Amino acid sequence: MQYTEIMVRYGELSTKGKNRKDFIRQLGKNVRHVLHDFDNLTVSAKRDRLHVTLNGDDSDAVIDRLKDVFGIENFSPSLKVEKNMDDVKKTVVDMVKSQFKDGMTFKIDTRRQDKNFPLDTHDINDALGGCVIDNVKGIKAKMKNPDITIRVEVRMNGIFLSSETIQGAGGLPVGTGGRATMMLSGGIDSPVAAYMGMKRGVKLDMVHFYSPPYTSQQALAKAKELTSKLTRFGGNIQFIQVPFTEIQEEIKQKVPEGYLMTIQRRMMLRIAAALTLSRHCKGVFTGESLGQVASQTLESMMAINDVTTVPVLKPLLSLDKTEIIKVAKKIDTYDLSILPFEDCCTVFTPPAPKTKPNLEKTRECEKLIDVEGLMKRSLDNVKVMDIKPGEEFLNSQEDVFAELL
Ligand SMILES: Nc1ncnc2c1ncn2[C@@H]1O[C@H](COP(=O)(O)OP(=O)(O)OP(=O)(O)O)[C@@H](O)[C@H]1O
Repeated sequence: MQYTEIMVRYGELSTKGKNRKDFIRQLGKNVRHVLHDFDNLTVSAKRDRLHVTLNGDDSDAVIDRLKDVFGIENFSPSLKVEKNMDDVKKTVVDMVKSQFKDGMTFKIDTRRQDKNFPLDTHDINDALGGCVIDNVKGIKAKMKNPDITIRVEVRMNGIFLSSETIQGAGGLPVGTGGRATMMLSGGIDSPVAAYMGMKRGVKLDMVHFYSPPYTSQQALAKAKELTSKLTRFGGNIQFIQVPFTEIQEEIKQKVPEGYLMTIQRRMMLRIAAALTLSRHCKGVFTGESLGQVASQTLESMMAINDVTTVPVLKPLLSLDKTEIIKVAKKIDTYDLSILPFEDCCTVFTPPAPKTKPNLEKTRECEKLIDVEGLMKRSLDNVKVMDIKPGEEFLNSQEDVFAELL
């Protein structure tokens, strides 16, 4: 069915008292971003509900997008009908028929905003209910838990009919929980961690380290494409690409092999923390999970986190890999994440990194490299771009396969 409007009900935000206005404004902005490529529709975020007026845009496609936006409890696609009971009756019967199967029950549930409409809610329920019984053979009315509920809203500008309530993504609108950076690799975990941070309303700026020529253009494009996938939960995302080649080469040349990985991670976190502060963000998210690999033991975390007092947030800390993969599949990042383009960490991973690095020894090893100079040169060359929903970065399939061969 081609609907005329989608009526969106707010999620958790309705409980947030004085912040309510900001929450609604932010959700309106996020929905506009997520639907930016629909030319005709308009979004209006009101106190109780948000309305997407389709003006002829494809309702199925819009419904698909709205399902992912954080801060939406549920929504109902509706049809606008002129304030004329004959038209309303005809449309209600069509709506019921499109869902009716033998033995089903129904109910008409009317609300009236326009108090001047000649019929009150009882009259409307009676008139429409009678009409459905006369025209849909075998259907019965039932007030408690009916199979089909037709909601009728008599507003000033028309009568709106809806029968479906579609579950939204829940969570909080992205941006209402402050802003942080996210260390995004091309792997499975960090996009899932980003999704979880965004679900709690945090706006994330993606920080991606790349090391040409050791890592390819396709690896960088993959990180951008993952970012694009994540925009559907709350709109545009800033992507910050940070050159890491010189840092890795110097570490490889000067640092004892057992500490290569720890020092690399310290440099990554230092740069991410510097970007966090310069961009007025309030924390760094990572995709680490406790005990998963050498860099993710408590000892390693202590040796790495030593470089900053900026909060380092790890939403996946206690998840098993199988649980992480399940979410990655659900949010459609898994297939992209497993494309085998080298990440800068894997390229320079020593065969036997220390799983329990000693903090003092780590600090000593780091004195062998020019921390300040390396950081400055890397930060001077970061590139920032704004990624929008639907943008694609991995070229044509042929290019991807050419690289895989
Ligand atoms: N190239 C990179 N750019 C930005 N962040 C990175 C990069 N590589 C690793 N990280 C960060 O460090 C975390 C741990 O990375 P690591 O490679 O040890 O583990 P992982 O479990 O494979 O993580 P992922 O699946 O996210 O790559 C990542 O989740 C990510 O937050």
